[in-house]
Amino acid sequence: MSPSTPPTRFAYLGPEGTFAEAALSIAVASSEGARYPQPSVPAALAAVRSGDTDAALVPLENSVEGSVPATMDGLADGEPLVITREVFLDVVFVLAARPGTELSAVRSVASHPHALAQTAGRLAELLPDVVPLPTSSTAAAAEAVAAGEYDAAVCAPIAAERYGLVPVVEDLADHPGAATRFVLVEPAGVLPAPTGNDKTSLVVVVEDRTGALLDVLREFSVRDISLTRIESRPTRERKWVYSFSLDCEGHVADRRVGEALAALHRVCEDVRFLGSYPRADGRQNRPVPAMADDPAFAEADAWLAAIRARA
Ligand SMILES: O=C(O)C(=O)C[C@]1(C(=O)O)C=C[C@@H](O)C=C1
Repeated sequence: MSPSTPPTRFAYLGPEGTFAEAALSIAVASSEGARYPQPSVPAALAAVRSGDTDAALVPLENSVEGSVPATMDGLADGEPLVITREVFLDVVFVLAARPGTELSAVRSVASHPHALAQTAGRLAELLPDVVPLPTSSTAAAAEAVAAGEYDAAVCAPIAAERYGLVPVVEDLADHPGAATRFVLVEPAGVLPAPTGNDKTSLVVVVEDRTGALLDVLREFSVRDISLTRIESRPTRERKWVYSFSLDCEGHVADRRVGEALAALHRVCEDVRFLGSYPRADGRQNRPVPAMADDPAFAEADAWLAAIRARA
């Protein structure tokens, strides 16, 4: 593990006032680097790949709406990048409009598709005749409302304030208490040191055969590694061939995790390492049983070496 220079130039899903910007402020103090808002998740990832920025802060999944496809696919394909940090942010939505706008006068609503999905029920109740329109982010919608392109935006209270809008409806979420998980992404090769409470992320592609997924799961199970997320995505390059995107407990520097990855490399068509980083969801990794901890692996290595030395 080589110590790397901490990032100082950060891309994020912009413009100013997005949830991504709020998450970046949790991850990095504003005095610690320059921020570069990007028009989309692919643009934020491209900024890291081109070297224009050192890192990007992008949304990965939401506790109500699930994964963010642009991030999942952007990490699974292209020049390898790694997650070096995760950040959880509670998301609260308002319906924001230009000052003086009554709810009954709202004829158009815009926001990021994930935000529209999390408020679809309330919007249908409040504005049954309005078909919500997608924008690249919640703050982009607020900016467009300020410019007169739409009547209202679903956005964070801070975005409403930033663009001179006022909340027409507060607490708009269908399922209050939702949170979004954001990740800080850096070029492959950056590896945060193990903390004892880490997660590792991977994308694996398996052959289309009976038991292929079971073979993947077995490599974790036999080493007492708990998965915290698994989902499938189309590979897109090959029709009806899927990849599995997953997070597990532990760090690639842990023997059991390293051995599981090496085993997956043997049994899968492709394995992409997406980073090991400190766990930040407020939970503690399950205790590692004595037979799966690093000293147990070292003792087993010594035992095998002794047998081979005698042979
Ligand atoms: O548009 C924003 O403000 C974002 O940061 C993106 C995003 C998302 O992709 O899920 C983040 C949190 C909310 O769930 C809605 C939108």
